[in-house]
Amino acid sequence: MSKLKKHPPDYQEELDRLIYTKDYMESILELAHTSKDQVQENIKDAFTNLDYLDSSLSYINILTNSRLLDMIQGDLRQLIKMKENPYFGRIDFIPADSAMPEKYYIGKFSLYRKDNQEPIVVDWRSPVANLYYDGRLGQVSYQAEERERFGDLNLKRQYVIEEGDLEEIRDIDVTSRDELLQKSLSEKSDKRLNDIVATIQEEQNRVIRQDLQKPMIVQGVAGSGKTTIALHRLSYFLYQYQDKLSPDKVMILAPNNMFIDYISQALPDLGVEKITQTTYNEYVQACIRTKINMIDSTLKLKDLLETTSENKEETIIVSQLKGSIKYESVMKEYLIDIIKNYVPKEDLYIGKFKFFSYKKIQKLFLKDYRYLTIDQRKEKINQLLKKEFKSKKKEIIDKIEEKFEEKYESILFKYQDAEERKVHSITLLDNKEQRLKEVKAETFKTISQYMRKFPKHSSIDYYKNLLTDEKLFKQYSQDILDESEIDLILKQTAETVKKNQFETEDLAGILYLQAKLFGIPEDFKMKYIVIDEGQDYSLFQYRALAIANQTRLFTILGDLAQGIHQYRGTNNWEDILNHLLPKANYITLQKSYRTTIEIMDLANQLLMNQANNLPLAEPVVRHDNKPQMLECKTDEEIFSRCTQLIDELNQHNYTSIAFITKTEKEAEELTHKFNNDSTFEVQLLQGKEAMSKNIVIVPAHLAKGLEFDVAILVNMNTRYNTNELETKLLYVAITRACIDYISLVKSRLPFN
Ligand SMILES: Nc1ncnc2c1ncn2[C@@H]1O[C@H](COP(=O)(O)OP(=O)(O)OP(=O)(O)O)[C@@H](O)[C@H]1O
Repeated sequence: MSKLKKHPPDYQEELDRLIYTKDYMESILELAHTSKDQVQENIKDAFTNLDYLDSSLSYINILTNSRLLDMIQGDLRQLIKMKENPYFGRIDFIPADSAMPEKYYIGKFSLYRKDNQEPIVVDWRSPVANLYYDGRLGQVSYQAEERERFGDLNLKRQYVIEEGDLEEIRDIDVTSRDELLQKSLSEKSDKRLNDIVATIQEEQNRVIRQDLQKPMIVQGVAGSGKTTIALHRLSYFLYQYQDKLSPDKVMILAPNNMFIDYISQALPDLGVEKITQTTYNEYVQACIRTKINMIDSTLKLKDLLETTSENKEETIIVSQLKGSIKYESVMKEYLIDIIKNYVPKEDLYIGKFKFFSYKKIQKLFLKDYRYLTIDQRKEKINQLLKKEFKSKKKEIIDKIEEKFEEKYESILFKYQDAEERKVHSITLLDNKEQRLKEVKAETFKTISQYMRKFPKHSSIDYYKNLLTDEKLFKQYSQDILDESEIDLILKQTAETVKKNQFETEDLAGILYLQAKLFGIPEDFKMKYIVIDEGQDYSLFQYRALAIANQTRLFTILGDLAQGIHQYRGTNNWEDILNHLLPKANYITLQKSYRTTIEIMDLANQLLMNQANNLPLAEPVVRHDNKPQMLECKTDEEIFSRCTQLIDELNQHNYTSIAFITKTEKEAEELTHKFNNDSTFEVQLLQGKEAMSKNIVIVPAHLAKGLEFDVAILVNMNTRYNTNELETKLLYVAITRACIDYISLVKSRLPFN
């Protein structure tokens, strides 16, 4: 890269361009403000003139103006965001079929001249902007409107514009190191997860723009930008499908609410609004429209980390089974029987007339309507019965008349005596009248009564029933699971489920039953789903999600090396590729952007100790302090080093410092100490709250996905063992640091 010092040849031209852009934006902003005032005025007028008797016109007026106001406000928000930094890059492209160079300034949002549609700034997500990220100088091409445009890229330029002033200009080519990236990485930011549109790297760009019609799995090392890429891909997706898909059909799943808060701060800047951001747990509850009493999902991890009980092995087996395709098969067998036994086993009579046989209704339910959920099948049958009843009513009456006619004739024939004949005839007539009255009076009540005999269980009821009824569970699982597996699942689940308590591992089964039996509400049916920390979800969780949403458009990002929830998650991507997304693009990211070479070298030692043979991370060249390992003798000494470190680090103006403990208990103890014995304000992170302080204390498993300028690992009464789970946990903890990593221990960590 050649940084153009102070006055590059076209410096004045660039300055003029910036002034022109800013002036134009200013004029558009003014216009937008005026239109906003005008539209607001229109709405006010419409409300004042609202005539309650004939209000349709006023309502239309209000509606139109409200939509206009929404649009103007959206434009205004974008313009305000752009004002300080209207663009960050430029490319000069000479199309092969013309000698006229096309100059494109690239920014976060596009800006067109209203009079002639000339692009002043093009959006980073537009097709031509791909050349900025992907194209090398020389011959290039890009895809626009189904057609490939060939040409020469003869300039790629970066700008640093701060508060509207042009600070730096750099021309780049592929061989040069990206200084803007270095600058952006070394900057301490109080806002984590910045948008990175100016410095997206080639491999990241490929993930962001990868075929949106296909699922994708990204395995990326810690700090490779997975979360950041997930958000940018969402932004790209919404831009590409802005006219075809509403953002509320797009969902991002994250591990907990603290993480959602963390990512949601970055979304508005990327133009991503109104998408669903939730956790798997909350999503399932929304789908079944019922609050589930969930057992804290971290308890199991805590158990695995803190206790030495022999049950560990069993706990892991049960969690893995519940996330497996075998468990789905058990649910499937169960489901087949639920559906088979759903229709009440009786014929439907209207009076004494057999209106519909069980067999006939069962056929409708199982065959004719099999493409519908059982709720929908039930409704269809209800409607059909009512319709049939209307048309059959006359037929039934005729039949009764006919029958009585026959009986009457036999009376005439049987009784010669006039008096006797009369008595019998009168009785018969009375009976007939009574019968007809009954039939006529028989309204839809009979059908309603019949419909009420269908079961009324919810998906939770069914799930609970299966796991608390030993005989039932065995019946459906005996050909799928081993006897010991069946016993283990029952042993570990029956008691809690009986008390209406469920674990994360149960959610896939509940969602599966809900989707297959009743379907999920339309508002929660997504078309496109992005899943971060994807290694934490089981195959069955993914499959249930796909069945419920009837989509395979998943973008899954994760890192198996950070799979601390591996007991209930995924430990290889092949399973998901083979059993759910065979057409998915599988991409690996090895470059790590978060942290320094010194810290990543340490983390790589832990990667080498892992069984999954993952390639080592390649840190983007950036040096800083060597990680420090400070051995202390007592808890008091550890605590006093903690406070000393804060004093020292504060002098470097670090914006975020995290004390990362191995367990929750230790995090609580440390917080207690800080609150009692120091004046520092610290925040204990527990997974639900937003991060609001610069100094946080967090157990390692909750720090996953987050990052801090400095990570200080504190081990007072704990140490990381060399087993798989704890190696992963330590890997997570170490890779949270952007700049400095310090470890305070009473005994050295295993790999030193
Ligand atoms: N191209 C880039 N330009 C600037 N910063 C980047 C770039 N790519 C990633 N980063 C920064 O690197 C850091 C790590 O990114 P991110 O948290 O998205 O990684 P991750 O793969 O999700 O990490 P982990 O799995 O460890 O949680 C973030 O601060 C992000 O802003």
